[in-house]
Amino acid sequence: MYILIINAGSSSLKYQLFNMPAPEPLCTGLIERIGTDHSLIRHTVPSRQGNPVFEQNEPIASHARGFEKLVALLSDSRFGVIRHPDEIVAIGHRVVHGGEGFTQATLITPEVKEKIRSYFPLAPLHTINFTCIEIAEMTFPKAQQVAVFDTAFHQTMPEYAFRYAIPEALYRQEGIRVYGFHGTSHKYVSEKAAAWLRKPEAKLISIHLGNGCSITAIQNGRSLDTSMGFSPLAGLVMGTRSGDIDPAVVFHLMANGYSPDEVYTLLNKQSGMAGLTGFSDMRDIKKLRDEGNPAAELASELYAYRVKKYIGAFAAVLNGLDAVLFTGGVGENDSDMRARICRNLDFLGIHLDPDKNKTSGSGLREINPAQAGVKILVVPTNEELEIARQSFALLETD
Ligand SMILES: Nc1ncnc2c1ncn2[C@@H]1O[C@H](COP(=O)(O)OP(=O)(O)O)[C@@H](O)[C@H]1O
Ligand SMILES: CC(=O)OP(=O)(O)O
Ligand SMILES: [Mg+2]
Repeated sequence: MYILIINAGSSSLKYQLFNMPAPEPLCTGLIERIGTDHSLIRHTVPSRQGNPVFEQNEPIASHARGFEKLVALLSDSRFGVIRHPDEIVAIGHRVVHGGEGFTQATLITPEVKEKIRSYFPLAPLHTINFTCIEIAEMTFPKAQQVAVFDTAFHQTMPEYAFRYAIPEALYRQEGIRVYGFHGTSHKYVSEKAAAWLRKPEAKLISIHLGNGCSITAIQNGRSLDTSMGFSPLAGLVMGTRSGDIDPAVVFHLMANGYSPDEVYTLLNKQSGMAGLTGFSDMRDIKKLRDEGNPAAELASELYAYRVKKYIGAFAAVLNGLDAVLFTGGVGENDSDMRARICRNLDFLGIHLDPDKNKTSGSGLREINPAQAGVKILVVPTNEELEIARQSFALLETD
């Protein structure tokens, strides 16, 4: 069964085509830095001899333009893997917000779309998922569409972790609570890690550092707490988002002339690493800090310090720790950032092996000294494969 997976992040569009249940993709693609003048498309065909790669730098203004590119590549004479869009039986979409309404992969109907739309105000950088669903409906009219939600994995959190200390009516009537995000990624990497450790009940801290960043405490395969909250704005410092901030800052800014929209844009799009350094992409910031730029150095310390505080908090939540997992573009690739985060955490049993940390690799790898009590694992995430598995399971039982 050909299933195309669309994973639209805030600044990227990732896709993979699977012939399920085979886990190896027929083709994979990444369009990154969307909305900038130096977007990059990379499309690979691992299923074909020679593993052909199409790579191009060109400005791609929007996710919609990116989608057109990927559709053309899927049936391209050199890099394509299908002859006609109708060969694709289903499209699995990453949908960032599923509220309390969605705890499982769900077949997309007009009612489901309406419900997804009602969550727009909660995850505004990610309304892009909905746009991708609508484009896919037009491009692949015969295919079934499935939504897999970032929030679903976190629906196991205990109420004392997901509620805020505000009047109960705001939870009951307005749905104001912690939802948590990146659940598909946290689920995928924590299952990989538990299998690696041969310990299904493992106590894990999963750290997803991409453009958006979040950290999750997991025990027995269940999310116990996570750093993102009501929206993907809370918690860690991110590419353009502030993460945790005293809400009084919002009132102060509004008392000084900012409109709600302006505060919203400030905290979601102009803050985080972008606010501190002028750059949201960690590769740019890494270059600056290697050149000794003080703003990039401070921002990197602030970023690592925030992660470290959550590691301490979640070690307490778990009352123990088997492994810390690094994933996402930064977590998988930035050894310097991993070292900053793990520095001076030895009282928790967290020791990094500097040589192993610097070695790059493509699969799961251990970067702690051999006898360490707590494993430190780099676990490449594969949200697309997780979405494909959940979509396939849903369609099989349908
Ligand atoms: N080799 C690398 N070194 C440091 N950071 C990297 C590297 N490769 C990717 N990144 C960073 O990863 C982030 C993107 O992560 P990703 O998980 O792909 O994001 P998202 O899915 O949220 O769009 C960017 O900040 C990018 O700079
Ligand atoms: C929820 C979220 O922040 O997603 P991303 O990291 O893909 O932007
Ligand atoms: Mg992502």
